[in-house]
Amino acid sequence: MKTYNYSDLSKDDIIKLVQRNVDPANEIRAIVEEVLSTVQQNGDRALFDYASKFDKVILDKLYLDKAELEELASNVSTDQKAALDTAYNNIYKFHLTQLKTEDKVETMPGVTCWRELRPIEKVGLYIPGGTAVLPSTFLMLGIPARIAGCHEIVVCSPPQKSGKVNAFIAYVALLLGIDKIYMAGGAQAVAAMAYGTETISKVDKIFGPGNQFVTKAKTIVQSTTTTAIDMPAGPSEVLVIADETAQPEFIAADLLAQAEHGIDSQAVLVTTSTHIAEVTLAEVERQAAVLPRAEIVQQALYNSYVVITNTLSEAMNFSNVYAPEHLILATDNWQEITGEIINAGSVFLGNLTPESVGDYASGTNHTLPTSSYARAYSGVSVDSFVKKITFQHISPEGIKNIGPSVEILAELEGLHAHKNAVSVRMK
Ligand SMILES: NC(=O)c1ccc[n+]([C@@H]2O[C@H](COP(=O)([O-])OP(=O)(O)OC[C@H]3O[C@@H](n4cnc5c(N)ncnc54)[C@H](O)[C@@H]3O)[C@@H](O)[C@H]2O)c1
Ligand SMILES: N[C@H](CO)Cc1c[nH]c[nH+]1
Ligand SMILES: [Zn+2]
Repeated sequence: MKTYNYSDLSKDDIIKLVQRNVDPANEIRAIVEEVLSTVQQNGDRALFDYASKFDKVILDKLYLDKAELEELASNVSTDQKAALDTAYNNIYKFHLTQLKTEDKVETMPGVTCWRELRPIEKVGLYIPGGTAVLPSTFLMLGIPARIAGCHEIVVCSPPQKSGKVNAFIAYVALLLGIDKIYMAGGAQAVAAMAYGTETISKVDKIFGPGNQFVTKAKTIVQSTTTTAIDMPAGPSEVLVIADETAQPEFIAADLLAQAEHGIDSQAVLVTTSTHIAEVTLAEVERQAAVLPRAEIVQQALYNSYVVITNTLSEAMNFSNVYAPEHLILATDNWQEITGEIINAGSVFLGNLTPESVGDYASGTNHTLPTSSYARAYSGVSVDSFVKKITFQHISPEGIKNIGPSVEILAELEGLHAHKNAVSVRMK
């Protein structure tokens, strides 16, 4: 991990430093575009071929049904079930509060406006399964989809060497009342859910994180089909802001937790203390040496860095430009700076709040915008699975009150048919 002094960095240096996973030569785009068009043309056949090419699995069918999921789930131990149940309950509790009805508003006497929620009918959930299989992501997507009341939930996840999904994915499917899982991964799964194939239905919106292939595929289908996406939720990243009250052992553990997701993950430490920086770097090396996913971690650390600032406010300025997926405030003084947060996906406050709790079980959603998209996107929530439809009703009194203004507004835009639609009701 390289170290930079914030005061030596120009505005341009910072802009370059915060860029990640930008695919400058369009290499990922080229691969993904070919996968998308092949699936669009060849449907299921392409999914079988890509399972063999990318996942090294020869499939004899593309999905697992309820009986097969039940058989797989029977391998989950009691302790593992209890941990998944705890995560389920906390995520459910937190997300249920997001399902709110709004009040009707009378903007003028007789003019009433309001919004009502309707679930998106057909949703597609992508559950990553390349470098690690993530049943936690299945909970993070399936729970808000169920709370929202989506009618059809299509689930895709890469096939594992067994030619199936793993037992934990199967168990979560049963918790969520989902009785079919399609074994498709990467850009080909996104293509299947965006175009539809013989077996997989086209959906209205695709959700879920993934590697650069998955994320690029989502952004392409969003602009070329009628299927929407949740957000670009690509390779995991964390930015830790630390002062002298932080504990290097904890910071190092948090940096490594996101580094182990994949070679294109990034972990950034921004600290007001050179001492904390030095001790944390030594800790990162010490802890990394005993991690099993050593090659992945080393690659991710190579993309990672430390920034030394003079003040916590400077650190926060850097973080706001970076717009991290996860922001950890590793300081006892976190209350003093939370008000300065402008851009972040999910925030972890104080020295005793590991980011991993949000990944699994505190209740917040872990499907979050990466690569600076936290400047404009929020993480997945129940809101992501609903449309908010606006309604209005005009009474006889209301048309008298609002009519004249609308007639003038239509006239000043030169739209006489618009004016007339009001005038005929005011006679
Ligand atoms: N932002 C978030 O909310 C969030 C949450 C969880 C995980 N993540 C990220 O999701 C990612 C998961 O990535 P993953 O790789 O483990 O699983 P994945 O399921 O996203 O991708 C695996 C698939 O990628 C495809 N693939 C692999 N190499 C390819 C190649 N050379 N060409 C074309 N396709 C290829 C294969 O089809 C494979 O099935 C990680 O980067 C992790 O950090 C992000
Ligand atoms: N950190 C990931 C989001 O970037 C979520 C996750 C799932 N499992 C472990 N971590
Ligand atoms: Zn994680």
